[in-house]
Amino acid sequence: MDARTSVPQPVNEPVLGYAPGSPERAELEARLAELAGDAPVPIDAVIGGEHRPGTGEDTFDVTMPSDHAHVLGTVQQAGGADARAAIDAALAAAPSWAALPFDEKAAIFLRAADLIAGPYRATMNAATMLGQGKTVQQAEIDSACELVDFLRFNVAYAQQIMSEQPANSPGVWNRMEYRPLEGFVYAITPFNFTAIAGNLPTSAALMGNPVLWKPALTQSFAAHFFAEVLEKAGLPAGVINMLPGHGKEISDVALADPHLAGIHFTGSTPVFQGLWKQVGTNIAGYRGYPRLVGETGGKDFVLAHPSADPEALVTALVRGAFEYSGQKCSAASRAYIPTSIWAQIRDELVRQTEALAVGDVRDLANFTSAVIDKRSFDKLAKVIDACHADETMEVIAGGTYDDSTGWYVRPTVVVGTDPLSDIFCTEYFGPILGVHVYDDGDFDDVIGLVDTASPYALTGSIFATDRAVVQRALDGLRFTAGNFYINDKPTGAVVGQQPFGGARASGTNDKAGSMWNLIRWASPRAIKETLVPPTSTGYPHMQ
Ligand SMILES: NC(=O)c1ccc[n+]([C@@H]2O[C@H](COP(=O)([O-])OP(=O)(O)OC[C@H]3O[C@@H](n4cnc5c(N)ncnc54)[C@H](O)[C@@H]3O)[C@@H](O)[C@H]2O)c1
Ligand SMILES: N[C@@H](CCC=O)C(=O)O
Repeated sequence: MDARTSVPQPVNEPVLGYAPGSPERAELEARLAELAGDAPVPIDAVIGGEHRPGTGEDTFDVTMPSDHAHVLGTVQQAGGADARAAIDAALAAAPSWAALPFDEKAAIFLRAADLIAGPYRATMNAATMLGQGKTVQQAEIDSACELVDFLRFNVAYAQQIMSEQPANSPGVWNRMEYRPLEGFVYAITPFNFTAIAGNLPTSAALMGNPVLWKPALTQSFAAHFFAEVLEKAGLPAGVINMLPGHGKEISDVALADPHLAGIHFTGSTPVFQGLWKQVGTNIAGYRGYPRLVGETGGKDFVLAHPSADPEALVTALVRGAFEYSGQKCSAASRAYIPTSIWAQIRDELVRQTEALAVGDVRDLANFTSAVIDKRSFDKLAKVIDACHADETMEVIAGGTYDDSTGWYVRPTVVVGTDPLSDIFCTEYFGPILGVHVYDDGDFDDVIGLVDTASPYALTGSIFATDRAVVQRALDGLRFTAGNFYINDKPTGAVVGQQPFGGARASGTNDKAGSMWNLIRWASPRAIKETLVPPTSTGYPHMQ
């Protein structure tokens, strides 16, 4: 794969405001009404360019989280036989895709970006809002801007990788060829970000690999439209094969195949660990060593120091914990606040949390909406019940839930005296913020507590105006977060600005939307050419 011409220098896609009366709001509202009013769309698998229902036994209705009786689309799930057909299609497409010059591949993904930034923006946002329960602001930063940014920045990063070439010596020309991996990449994507669902298959494909893409069923409404965008952009048949379906059945076939060259995963820690184990068990059967890239769970913290700005802290806690109902891997779910600051912010945190408007995503005045599905709702309801029953905890805001029309869980703040209780260690993936109040003098001990309380290391924030304190937190929490924020909420990383990912139980930290991620999908070949080869075997010392 080579890149001889220059590619457009990317800039971040501007976030539109959707203020009342704006043209983008009118277009979005019209599309929301159409998509919600249409009969449920059949969400097919796409295998070798052919759209067809999966051959698995089960069907899955994609419903609106905020109105769970409302069916948006129906998936006839893909299963093992579809995975087999998709692998065959991917391997058949591999040689011509690898041979296509980089510029031609890049043009396809740049066109996809422009389609989403332009004519498909309202569709991608409306589908993400309705299917995944995002408000317009949360959809806009995800299914429009971040997805566009991934597509555009990755092209520039790929070219940067390819321009990375070794040194030469007199009479010798050295080259590095960035080949694709041998085989196919299996991309498995989560429900919560349409951008991640788009990035995982396309980043591997950009580097020349054919892909099996298994979106989360609950994200498959927006995934269906993204597949349409890829086709319109000119992606050849078989390069990305979409399999909405049963993860385990598809994995059992994909992970048993000798051509598995990599897994590009984002989702929960236990699922990634299960995939890693399965690959380990099958390791002798593969042609090479599959690359395993996984971005997984988090228990993301906000640590406040007595020198913190109280007003900024409250805003960061409310936005960081409750935007998209805490269903971001980066969401603030544990906060450590000194007594002096707690006295100043407690009532305001409660007031702002109780005032949050939670409801149907079609009402653009809402701050957040329902959680993704019944499974999540049931889990969160149990957690809230347990908090009410636990005498080490006090629920000071929210603490209620209601599934009569949608999977609604009120943003909830729980103060806990035991810093090692589950609320400070376990990822719940919902709108529940645990607060631990500590004595002002214990700040340095609390740094240690933040570091060790949970197995994750994804995102976290320090709030302090004392620079020496900021430095102590940077040092003491060096390995506690792959994305570290100073006086900001721990969510909302932007492609090209804060490359995203964490270590420990949070993943392999290959930084989505960066050249560090793309390099995992290349297998470099070093080529040495001697321009005038020697013709005698002797060396000077032999004379
Ligand atoms: N670190 C990050 O960048 C990041 C980003 C987004 C989400 N997440 C994490 O994702 C989780 C929430 O997303 P989710 O609920 O979709 O996660 P999940 O692990 O339940 O599902 C992720 C994907 O894996 C699939 N899956 C499940 N079992 C499988 C199997 N055996 N084989 C193949 N695929 C299988 C699912 O169908 C889905 O497509 C949270 O833990 C969150 O922290 C992390
Ligand atoms: N990159 C996103 C989180 C992705 C995980 O859900 C953020 O920074 O908020």
